[in-house]
Amino acid sequence: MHIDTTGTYTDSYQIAMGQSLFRDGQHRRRAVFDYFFRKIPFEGGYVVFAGLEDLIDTLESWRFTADDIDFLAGHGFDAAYLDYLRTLRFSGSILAASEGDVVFPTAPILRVEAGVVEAQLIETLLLNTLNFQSLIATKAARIREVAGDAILSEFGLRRAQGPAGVPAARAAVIGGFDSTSNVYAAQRYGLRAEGTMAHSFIQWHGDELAAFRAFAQARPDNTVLLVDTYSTLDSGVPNAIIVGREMAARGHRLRAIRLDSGDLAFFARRARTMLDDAGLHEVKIAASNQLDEYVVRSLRQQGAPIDIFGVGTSLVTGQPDAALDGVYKLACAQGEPRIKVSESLVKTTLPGLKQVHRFLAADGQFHGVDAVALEDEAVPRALTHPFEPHRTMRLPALRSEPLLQPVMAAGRRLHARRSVADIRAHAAQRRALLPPEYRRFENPHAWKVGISDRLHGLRERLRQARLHPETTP
Ligand SMILES: Nc1ncnc2c1ncn2[C@@H]1O[C@H](COP(=O)(O)OP(=O)(O)OP(=O)(O)O)[C@@H](O)[C@H]1O
Ligand SMILES: O=P(O)(O)OC[C@H]1O[C@H](OP(=O)(O)OP(=O)(O)O)[C@H](O)[C@@H]1O
Ligand SMILES: O=C(O)c1cccnc1
Repeated sequence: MHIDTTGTYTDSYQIAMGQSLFRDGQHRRRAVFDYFFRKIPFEGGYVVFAGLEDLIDTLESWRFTADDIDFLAGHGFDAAYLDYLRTLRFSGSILAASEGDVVFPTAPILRVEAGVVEAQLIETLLLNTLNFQSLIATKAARIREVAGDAILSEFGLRRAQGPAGVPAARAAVIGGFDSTSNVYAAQRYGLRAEGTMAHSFIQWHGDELAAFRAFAQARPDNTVLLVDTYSTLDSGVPNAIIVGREMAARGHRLRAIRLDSGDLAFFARRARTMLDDAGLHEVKIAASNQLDEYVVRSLRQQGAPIDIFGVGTSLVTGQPDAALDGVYKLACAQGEPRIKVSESLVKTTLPGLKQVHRFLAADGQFHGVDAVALEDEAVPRALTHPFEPHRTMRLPALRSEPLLQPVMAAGRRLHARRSVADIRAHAAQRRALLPPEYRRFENPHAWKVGISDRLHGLRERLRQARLHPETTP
């Protein structure tokens, strides 16, 4: 979600580090940070990158308000530093993968180049925005993957982790959902708001048929009747058929019925037959109730005639993975490559200014390899595994595209804001370039991310210098 008062939307340590850098006069020195993640959630084969446009919007208006400054003054920060923060704006550059693209562990998805204090202060909000939306867009894409051409509606706000239900709705649409029940998110992001009716409405009327009639009268253009309050097959569907026929006689059409309990395949089949027998072939069947990608897949495999799936909790909470583990790591200080060393190469960072090259197979599909190289080198053909340097690979002559493209310079966006609908379409196009082995749920093919020889050499030099400072020239 685009966040209004943004300076304090950070962790305290960022402000504390900023004060130290400011006192030492280093605050305007240039830093480069990379954003990347280490593990694909849901045991899946890809992540859908989401949240970028929200991040850019937030950074364009990022500032410390007078209230923020007053608040920080009460926490013992220096007056001179606070004066600096008062006028500080994000003035850096950002290169990023396109929002909606499929992305993979280890390779940088986004790079920030800015004064070190700015770059540091925005870390938390950047991670908060991108990690969450990418997690939910990925979950949504998995559901879209198995839903065929069924309509998918996001129903999760009531069970989301508080306000996270709002960006979750945006991310769900990027991942392939068609609409959301969340009116606020729809208004804010230009999404399609849609919904049906709740059990309480039928309980309120007591009489199910009377409830259906009242609802259809009030909303004849988009009537969806919930049929499981009393008995799906004995009263819900028969009453919906009565109302569907009455609507047809008035020149309207009952849009759908919604099943929300029991064996959804069984009820859908029986309801379809009953509706068809009544001549209501156009009336769709919606289903909800603790759906996720596995239940949707199973229902489709069972041939359940369900046209609309409403998915809430599992989608907006990213079940069963609560978070994407994206991180933001310093790659350069004043033009000098920097490294964070660790016992294991897995947690050793990739130093320097880098580009990511994605290879395309002859048929135009993705080849399944991203190469991380230094920005000033040619597209590499020889790659080394980022953590197991004895594993190397030579690529045939393939077309490639640079993933990181400029999206902000001097703190301003470089392109017109893309609508969520555009990002959704782009995301679908990019997923369509993924061969099926990367899209399956069970043991998907592992996309290969390799590093160039020069990058490997640079990391080794910096690593050895840190591990054995006494022996390294
Ligand atoms: N045909 C089906 N195949 C696979 N999963 C299904 C099928 N029908 C329903 N489910 C899923 O099974 C889970 C549990 O359904 P269950 O029937 O126990 O719930 P329920 O009907 O809500 O129960 P209750 O009647 O107590 O409210 C839900 O996640 C639901 O989406
Ligand atoms: O199971 P989810 O994937 O989270 O989907 C959303 C659920 O929320 C609603 O139930 P709820 O009992 O809250 O209200 P209702 O009376 O409108 O059904 C809806 O009927 C779904 O069952
Ligand atoms: O419109 C619906 O049917 C709906 C909306 C939110 C949650 N559950 C259902």
